[in-house]
Amino acid sequence: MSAATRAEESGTRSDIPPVEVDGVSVRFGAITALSEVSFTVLPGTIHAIIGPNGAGKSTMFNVLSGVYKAAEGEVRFGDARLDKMRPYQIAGIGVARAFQNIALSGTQSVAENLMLGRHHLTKAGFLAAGLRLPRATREGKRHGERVAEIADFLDLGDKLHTPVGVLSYGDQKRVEVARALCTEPRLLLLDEPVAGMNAEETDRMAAAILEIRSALGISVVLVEHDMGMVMSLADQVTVLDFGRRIADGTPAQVQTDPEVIRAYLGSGDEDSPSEAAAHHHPSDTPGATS
Ligand SMILES: Nc1ncnc2c1ncn2[C@@H]1O[C@H](COP(=O)(O)OP(=O)(O)OP(=O)(O)O)[C@@H](O)[C@H]1O
Repeated sequence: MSAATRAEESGTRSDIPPVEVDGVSVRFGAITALSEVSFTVLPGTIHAIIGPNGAGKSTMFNVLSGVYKAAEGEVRFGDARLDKMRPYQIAGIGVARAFQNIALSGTQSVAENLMLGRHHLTKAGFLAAGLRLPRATREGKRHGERVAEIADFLDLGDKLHTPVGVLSYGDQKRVEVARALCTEPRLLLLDEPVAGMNAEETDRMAAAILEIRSALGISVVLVEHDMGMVMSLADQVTVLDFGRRIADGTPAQVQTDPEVIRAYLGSGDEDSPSEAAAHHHPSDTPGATS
C-alpha cells in the first residue's frame, strides 16, 4: 500500500499540505552540508531522514525548522515558504519540533510543562488568568483538559502532577513530544526520538509516533540514526550521504538499495540499514558486479 493510500485510510486531516523540499543546498564555509536535496513528505505520513554520520541529517532538520538558511532551493509547506521564514514564524503555522533547543523545566510538573506548549493558543492572557477572570478560568479549564488528553495519549496520564526531573529518561522524552503536540501542530519534527533509549523505551516511543500519525492524522518527519526503528515505523525514507540524497522510497526499497548498503558499510557504521542488507553479498545485488 502506498504511503498516500495509507494516509488517506488513516484519516489524514484535510488541512495538512505536503512538505516539498526542492533542490536545497546548505554550505558552512567550504563544507557543503547539503547538496541539492529534494524530497516530499506526503500529508499524514511518517517520513524518516537517515544516513551515516555527517550525512547532513541534523542540517536538514534545522532547515525544516528555520534554524539554518538554505543557500539554494526551496522548502514549501502548502503556500508557505519555510526557507524564507524564521523559526517562530514556522512554529506559528503549525510546525512543531521536539528535542532541539527546547529544555523542559525539571522542577515543574508534566502538566505545567505541557501548558507552556499552549501559551500561544491562550487568548485571555496571563494577566486575566492571574486575576482569575471568568473567561480566563474557562479557557484555562479547556487547555487543562487538552493537556490531560495529550498526556494520556503519550501514556503520561498518571504522571501529570509529577515533576519532570524525577521521571525516567524515556518518560521525559515523551513529555517533550507531548509538549510539541500541545501546540496542535500540522507537522511534527522529531530529532532522533529514541537516541539513548533502551529497548522498552524505544518500543514505547515508536508506538507513540505511530499513534500520533493514525489518531491525529498529522505528518511526522524524523531524523534518525537507529535503523531498526526507521524500518518498522516510516512510510517513506530519504537517505542522505555526504550531503546528497542517495535514495528515497519505502523502507523495503531503501534497505535493499545498493548505494545505501555501500554508504552504511563504507562508513563503518554499526547501524546498517538491516541485518539482511548488511550481510548481503554484492553479487546478490541486481546490477552489481562481483
Ligand atoms: N554549524 C556547522 N558549522 C560547520 N559545519 C557544520 C555545521 N553543522 C554541520 N556541519 C558539517 O556539515 C556536515 C553535515 O553535518 P550534520 O550534522 O548535518 O550531519 P548528520 O547526518 O546529522 O550527522 P550525525 O549523525 O553525526 O549527527 C558535516 O560535515 C558537519 O561537519
